[in-house]
Amino acid sequence: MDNKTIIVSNRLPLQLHLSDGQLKMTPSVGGLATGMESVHKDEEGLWIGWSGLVEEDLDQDTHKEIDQLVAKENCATVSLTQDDVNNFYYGLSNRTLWPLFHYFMEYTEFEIQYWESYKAVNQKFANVVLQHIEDGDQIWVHDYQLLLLPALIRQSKPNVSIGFFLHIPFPSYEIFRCFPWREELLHGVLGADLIGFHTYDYERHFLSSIKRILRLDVNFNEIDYHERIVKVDSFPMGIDYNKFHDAAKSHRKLCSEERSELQQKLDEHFESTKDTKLILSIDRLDYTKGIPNRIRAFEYFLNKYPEFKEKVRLIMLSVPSRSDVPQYQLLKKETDELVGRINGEFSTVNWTPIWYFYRSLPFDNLIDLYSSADIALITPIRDGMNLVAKEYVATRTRKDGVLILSEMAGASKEMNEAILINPNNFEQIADSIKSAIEMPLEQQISRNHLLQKRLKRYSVEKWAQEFMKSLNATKDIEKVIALKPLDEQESKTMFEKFKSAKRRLLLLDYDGTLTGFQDNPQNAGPDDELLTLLDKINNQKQTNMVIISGRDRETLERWFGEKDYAMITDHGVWAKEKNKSWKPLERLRTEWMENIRPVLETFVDRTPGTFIEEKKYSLAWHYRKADPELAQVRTIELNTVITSLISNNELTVLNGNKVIEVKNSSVNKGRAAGYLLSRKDYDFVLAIGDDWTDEYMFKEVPEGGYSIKVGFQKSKAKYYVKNTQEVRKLLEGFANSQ
Ligand SMILES: O=P(O)(O)OC[C@H]1O[C@H](O[C@H]2O[C@H](CO)[C@@H](O)[C@H](O)[C@H]2O)[C@H](O)[C@@H](O)[C@@H]1O
Ligand SMILES: O=c1ccn([C@@H]2O[C@H](COP(=O)(O)OP(=O)(O)O)[C@@H](O)[C@H]2O)c(=O)[nH]1
Ligand SMILES: [Mg+2]
Repeated sequence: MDNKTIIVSNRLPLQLHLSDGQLKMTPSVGGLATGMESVHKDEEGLWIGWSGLVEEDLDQDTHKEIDQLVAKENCATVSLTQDDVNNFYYGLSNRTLWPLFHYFMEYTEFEIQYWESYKAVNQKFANVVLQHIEDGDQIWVHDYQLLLLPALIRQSKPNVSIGFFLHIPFPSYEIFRCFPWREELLHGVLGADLIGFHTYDYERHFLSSIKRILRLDVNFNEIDYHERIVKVDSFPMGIDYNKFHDAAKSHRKLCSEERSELQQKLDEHFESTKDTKLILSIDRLDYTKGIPNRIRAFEYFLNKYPEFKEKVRLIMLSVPSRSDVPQYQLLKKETDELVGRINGEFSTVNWTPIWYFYRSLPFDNLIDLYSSADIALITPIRDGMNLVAKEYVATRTRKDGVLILSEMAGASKEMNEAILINPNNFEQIADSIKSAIEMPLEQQISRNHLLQKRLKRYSVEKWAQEFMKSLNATKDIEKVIALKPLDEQESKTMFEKFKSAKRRLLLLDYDGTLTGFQDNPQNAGPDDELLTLLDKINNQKQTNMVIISGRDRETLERWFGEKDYAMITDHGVWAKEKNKSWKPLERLRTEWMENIRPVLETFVDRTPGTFIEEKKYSLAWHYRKADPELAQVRTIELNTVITSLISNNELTVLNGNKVIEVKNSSVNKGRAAGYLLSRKDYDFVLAIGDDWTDEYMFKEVPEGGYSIKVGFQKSKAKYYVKNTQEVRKLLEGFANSQ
């Protein structure tokens, strides 16, 4: 069977209601559902989500009926209880994540029972998804209600492609870090192969949290995560342009009897007050949408430019949303009062300044409104994208009309030709309304021409295609890296070869390979389990086990002094064979250190969290604990400074794992490995390491030998293992193969 694509979101594109025991189906409101619906239509695949009903209200028969109804629309439901809806939907989703991600800290509630429910409901979604997928399928998970879902799917089905798209802003690190369970949330979403955002700003905030909270390595827009690479990118969501444009075209052709009741009312308005301009706003009644601001700014405009009284009218369509959340109830009250007060204050016999509708309207009525409005006034305080702005422009078939749009909406990034405003600046909004009313028609046309061209080209279909194309491309990353996993089969063969070999050489890097990293490198000494394994291997007559490290001789002597291990330290300066004493492999000068140390010290002073490690033959500047972005800037600076200073010396700069090391250029692990290989004719060679500096040694491994990278990154090695735990398993294998 062909691979399928499955869409998962909290809300299905259709909502079910029970009225007098009868099931009713209506389309969902909100950008995610309206936008994705046109993508789903052309797809063979399945859409999984919540029906809008709760289990307590359903008996077995209704359950069945629902399943049949939604199956006809290629949908499947996740069943939620009233408790789930209270704690997961109204709780963590809409009283925690929604306000937090929209920078409304004062509305954000951190409640443990919300979080527990969020985890449980994400698991419920995972259970339904898992019933429907097979290896090779693509799953596209949507939005902040399901941030844990990618990892939950990946756990049980590692061989599927998972994309995740966030429809709301991702806040800056300073806001996101306040979330009590921030690590779990990030690990959840990192279960995906591709993570998409509407704008580059959201993407960069996300990466900043990944770097600062999880301390993962990020290369441009790729995150090294366990054995995978997770790609992050921005995909600004579009609309079904033709649907809106064509509907508006047909709408214009309707004769007066064919027109809707609403349109007839609008026509009357135009008839009775001929030179009155119509300003339109449409949004869910949500505090992020800046509704009170908009009304107050409109009032400010009427006071500042009284000549426009009776010449302009604001039509506001506010769609009921999340009305169980107290903040939404308060907003409803505030909006009602504001509209009442302003209408009371300004209305005349012929004129009411604000027409306010609190309901949702069918598509045809939306087209009536969009087509009739001279100006769209869209003023969110924060908004992931805002599709209404795009829909308004798409319906302007004559290219007239002016869009006034908040720069806090994701859509503003692509809609430069609109009049962009700061929703908190009433002066600017008032002046923009005046400019919009007075804008010459040619200017309206030239602005809308450009806007429409872009909306038509980057439609919602194109957006979905681009996302899926990018998701498919992530499957190739493994090929680009070209490393093979050292899986069970490969390790079995390797252990057999090891067993039958007579002269074995094992080159073992220390940090990041035999042990994990510590904030202070001096705390990374060997544990008892490691020592027991190394002892066992070292006791094998046929095996030459060499710890080959960038560490200084003193440290390794302290840790392994009592053992008779072979060791190479300082990247190859000192060597000690089994049961023999230390001897230098290279004769080195150290006078250069006096000049380089003060330079490194100035970097320590300017980069909190960094420090210098002094080795006998090298100087290392460690930045593991520093702010990752500052450290990145400093590493570039330091590389430039040091490279210019050392041009006449035989020195080189090594960029290791969160460390920059200055050392003699004649020394590296490759030369040391080459020296060992030249001393004996080995019939089994293995080199294992995690770092950039280990690449030199991988290059020396002869054909038929094993070079193994710890971690999933570009490398010269032939194989990779995921982490230090897997290295331990290999060591066990060698220890037990006599
Ligand atoms: O499902 P609800 O709680 O009733 O809310 C409706 C939807 O609102 C949000 O929409 C967002 O998606 C739009 C399209 O990407 C975007 O233009 C807008 O800025 C967002 O606010 C929410 O993200 C959805 O999950 C909700 O279903
Ligand atoms: O009565 C209405 C009013 C609006 N919408 C649609 O709801 C979506 C709102 O999306 P937007 O991105 O502007 O905001 P969101 O509600 O997703 O935050 C748009 O596609 C509108 O056409 C609707 O279906 N019925
Ligand atoms: Mg290492």
